[in-house]
Order: sequence, then C-alpha cells, then structure tokens
Amino acid sequence: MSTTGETTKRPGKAPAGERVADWADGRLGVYTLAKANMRKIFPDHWSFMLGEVCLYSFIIIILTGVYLTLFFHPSMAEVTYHGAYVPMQGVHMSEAYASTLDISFDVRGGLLMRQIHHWAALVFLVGMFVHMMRVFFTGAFRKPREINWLFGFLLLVLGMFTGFTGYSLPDDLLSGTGLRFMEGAILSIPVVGTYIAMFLFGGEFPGTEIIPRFFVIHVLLLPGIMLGLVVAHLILVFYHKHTQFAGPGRTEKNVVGMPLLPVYMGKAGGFFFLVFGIISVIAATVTINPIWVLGPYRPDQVSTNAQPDWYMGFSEGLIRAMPGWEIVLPGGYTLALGVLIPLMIFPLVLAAIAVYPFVEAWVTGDKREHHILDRPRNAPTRTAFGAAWIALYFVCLVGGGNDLWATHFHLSINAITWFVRIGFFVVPVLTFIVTKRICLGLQRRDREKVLHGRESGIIKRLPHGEFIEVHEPLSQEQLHTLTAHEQYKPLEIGPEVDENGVTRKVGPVQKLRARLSRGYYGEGNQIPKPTPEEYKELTSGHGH
Ligand code: HEM
Ligand code: HEM
Repeated sequence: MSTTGETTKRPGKAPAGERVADWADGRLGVYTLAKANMRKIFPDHWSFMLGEVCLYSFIIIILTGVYLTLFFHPSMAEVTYHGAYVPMQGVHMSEAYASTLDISFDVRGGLLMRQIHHWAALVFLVGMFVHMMRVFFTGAFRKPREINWLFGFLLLVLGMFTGFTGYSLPDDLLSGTGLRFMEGAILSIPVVGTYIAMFLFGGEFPGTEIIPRFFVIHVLLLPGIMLGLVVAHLILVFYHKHTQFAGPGRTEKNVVGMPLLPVYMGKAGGFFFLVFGIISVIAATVTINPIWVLGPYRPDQVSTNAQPDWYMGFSEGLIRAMPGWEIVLPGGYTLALGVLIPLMIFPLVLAAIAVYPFVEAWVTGDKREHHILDRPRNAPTRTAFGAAWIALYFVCLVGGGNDLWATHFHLSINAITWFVRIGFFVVPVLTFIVTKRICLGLQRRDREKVLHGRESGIIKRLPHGEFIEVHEPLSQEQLHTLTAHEQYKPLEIGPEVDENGVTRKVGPVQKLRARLSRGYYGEGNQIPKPTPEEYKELTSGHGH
C-alpha cells in the first residue's frame, strides 16, 4: 500500500523483510490492520497475567497433546504386554493402556510429554479458576463484558470435561474407576438414565466403545470448541479494551498503560516461555498419574485412594458426603437420590457463576459501562458471595478427598463426612459474614487514612507531656485511589399507598429486588466515603 510507491522509486531492491511485508499487505491489508492495533494500550497489573497463564498452558496442552496422539492407540482391544516395563510383562490389558505404557517407557520423550500434558492441564484449570476470581472480585464482568464472562464460563466447564475425558483415556485402574463413577451418575437420572448410559458406552459398562469415543471428544470436539471460544474471548478483550484499576489520569474513557508493540508483546512472549519452563521443570521432576503402578482397568477392582483430578474433586465430594438415600417407587422403580441430588447440585453451583453478572446488574439497575475496576473491599456483598462460593467449593473438595484426609491426618472418615455435610451449609454462611465484616473494616480504615493520614509509627511527646502518634498525610495520588469508587444508593420502591390513599401494587419480585439492593448498598453494608467537605474541615489546620 503506502510504501509500494516508495520502493519503486528507490534504486535497487528493498530489503527482503519489507518485500515480504508488501506482498502480504497487497493480499491481506496487514499495514492497515497493524496501524490500527500495534499501538493499542494495555494497562499493567500483576493480576492481568492470569488470563495469559490460561492461554499459554492451553497452547502447551495442544502442542503436547498432538505428540501424544501420534503414539496413543484409542482401542479397547485386548493385547498381552511385551514392552519395556518388566513387572507388567505378559499381563492382559487394553491397547489403550498398553500404548500409554509404551508412551511412558518406550517412546523417546514420551513420559515427559505425558507429564507436561497432565501438569499443564492442572495449571490450565487452576489458572482459569484464579483468573475467573480476579475478574469476579474486581467486577470486571460488568457491562460490556457479560458475554465474555459467559465465554469464559463455558471455557471453564469445557476445560473440566476435557480434563476428565483425558485422564479417562489411558484405561488404567484409576481412569476406569472414574468412568464407573460417571456411569453411576448417569444411571441415577430418572427414566432416561439407563438409555443414555447404554448409548454412551455402546452397551453394558464398560464395553469396548467408550475409549475410542472419548478419544474423539478429547482430541477433536472439545478442544476445537474451546479454541474457537478462546479466539472469541480474546477478540472481545481486544474490542472492549482491557479494564484498569482506578488511579490518577485513569477514566472510564481512556486506558493508561503500555503499547501492544513492542512492550506488551515482548513481555507476553517472555511470559509464555516462563510458563512453559516452569511447567516443564515440574513435569520433569514430579510424577503425575503413574499408570504403571495402578495397573490396567478391571471392572471388578477399584484402586484405593482413587482420586479425580482436583477440578473434579468437588463433584466427587458432593457424592461422598451425600447420605445414600434411595426410594423404591411403586412398580419397583428405584430412585437413587443419594446420587441424583449431588448430580443436580453440581450444575447449579456452576450455573451460579454464569448468571452472577446478570443478577448483580438487576439488583443495581445499573445500565452503564464499567471500565474502572472495583477494589474487592468496596463491593463487600459481592466479595462475600465470591468468598462463600470458594468456601463451598473447598468444603466439597475436602469431601472428595476424605480418604486422603483420613489417612494423612489420622482422622475418622465418618467425622470428615459429617464435617462436610454440616460444613456444606454452615461454612459458606460463616465465610459470607466474616468476609463482609473484613471488607467493611477495610473500608473504615481507608476512610480513616483519607481523613487522618497514614499512621507513621512515630510517637511524639508534646511540651505538656501528652504523647501523640504522627499521621502522615496521603499523597494526592493515594487520596484519588482511595476515594475514586462510586457508592450506590439502595433501590427504593416507595410507599405502597400514595397520598390519596390509593394502593399501588408492588410485586414480590420488586420487593425481593429492593431487599437485595439494601443488602448490597443499604445502611451498614457500605461505609460512606469521606466527602470533600469532611476532608477540608479535618485538614484545614487544627493540628492534624
Ligand atoms: C481458556 C481459558 C481462558 C483464557 C485463555 C483467557 C484469556 C484471557 C486474557 C488473556 C484476558 C486479558 C488479560 C486478563 O485480564 O487476564 C482475559 C480477560 C477476561 N477474561 Fe478470560 N480467559 C480464559 C477463561 C476465562 C474464564 C473462566 C472467565 C470467567 C468465567 C473469563 C473472563 C474474562 C473476562 C470477563 C475478561 C475481561 C477482563 C478485563 O477486561 O478486565 N476468562 N481472558
Ligand atoms: C483443554 C484441553 C485438554 C486437557 C485439559 C487435557 C487433559 C488431559 C489429561 C489430564 C490427560 C491424561 C494424561 C495422563 O496422565 O496420561 C490427557 C490425555 C491425553 N490427551 Fe489431553 N487434554 C487436552 C487437550 C488435548 C488435545 C488438544 C489433544 C490432541 C491434540 C490431546 C491428546 C491427548 C491424548 C492422546 C491423551 C492420552 C495419552 C495419555 O494419557 O498420555 N489432549 N489429556
């Protein structure tokens, strides 16, 4: 485009790089694209790296997954093992298990690739979890980012199931136990459960179909959908521009930070290798999923200490803690509530995350765009909900690993089960209350700091003998940051009877909304931030 004219005028040939760029520009319009985006500004904060951790671990998973696919045989045909691992010589097993043993002991770099793949999957899911928390606690999900929140939520759920299908592939005793767990859960669904299980397994459990089917789902279907979603997710991050924390010069209309090229790209590139390097070091030194210790899957056996990967532990905990209730309906039909209820709670807990942005927008009635992030303390109710959700998740996780807690800490398994049963209801409520109080306490401290300055730790003795602590005034920058947040007023529904005695109908939904709004922003649920008048009065002399 623009440079083509210049290059024809210049004697001799343009440098090779320029010619390639011109060639590409003629076909793809890269100059216009680059001009518009190369100087795009990204704000800086350590927590904005978490999305990158997800992205880079996802790339690492794909790279190592392709390598594993070259050697893995997704077949349940029976073979006799004759590979390098001597203790298994002559053992009957599925081809899937035998090929995973081969990957571990005979394929060059195979074990390292398996370990990187598995560790990267764990890091990927931790990354998504923590990234989601960052977005949640800072309110980055608010308008216009609700759809991107939903894309992210889908990525989290799909990531969990991709992981599950992945660790089911080697057909070892642990993965088979996980599949049995899944079959049991499906069978508990009334009316259609048996049909779905038969359809999925291609007949009775375990059959010979499930591994080949999971293979296609694992290497093609789910990662394909996820790849599309990741691209859409990043396009939306680009399109909306990144959020930023409050600070001097930062408004809802600008972004203060570094340009994409060269600064951000340089940092991002380096960070990719850092993530890759750290995962590789862990994978090279810490064993994960040693399938040779567990042996091939046999439906009549179960491995002790059978644990799912951490992200599935929460669903396992729900099942382990649930009493084994069963109802036999007339006609001899059994309703396995002990499995069905946890199976229903599992998506409900996840769905609570998906819908949260819409619930909060409904409670606040706020239709404006938000590009400045909240400090978690300034949204105490939201922060408390988030903390309660995490607490619930961890209580269930304890339930999922009840056998490990029992053996490692010499506890009774029944005591742990009862802890989880009671904790499921009590711990989130306590967490909610405590978190909210902490947030309000921090708000009070911020108020104090703004009005009275920072406690310097310097004690002075006045001429008349009194001791005082010197308070240092905050800088303008700090004052701005501590007072930049907005404080909503709770929603009022007004009197139900007007001045003429006419009753106005106020529906239960409106009443609920007003109650929730008071819970978020009513008296005692946020500490009023200092007004300029208060600040002036306190700081205009009088020895402060
Ligand atoms: C494959 C998984 C994911 C990848 C690769 C990914 C990647 C990213 C990246 C690179 C950013 C910009 C940097 C940052 O803010 O950290 C971002 C922002 C964002 N992500 Fe994700 N993310 C993933 C999963 C999720 C999940 C699970 C959620 C929430 C449920 C989510 C919600 C968001 C939102 C709302 C933003 C915009 C935040 C802002 O502008 O402040 N993402 N994501
Ligand atoms: C988000 C995406 C993915 C996650 C979370 C994931 C996770 C996993 C996990 C945890 C395992 C068990 C590893 C083990 O200990 O043996 C596994 C196995 C496997 N994965 Fe993935 N994976 C993902 C994507 C992919 C992709 C894109 C491919 C191929 C292109 C792939 C190919 C394989 C193969 C062939 C196996 C079986 C071999 C083995 O178990 O070592 N995976 N995956």
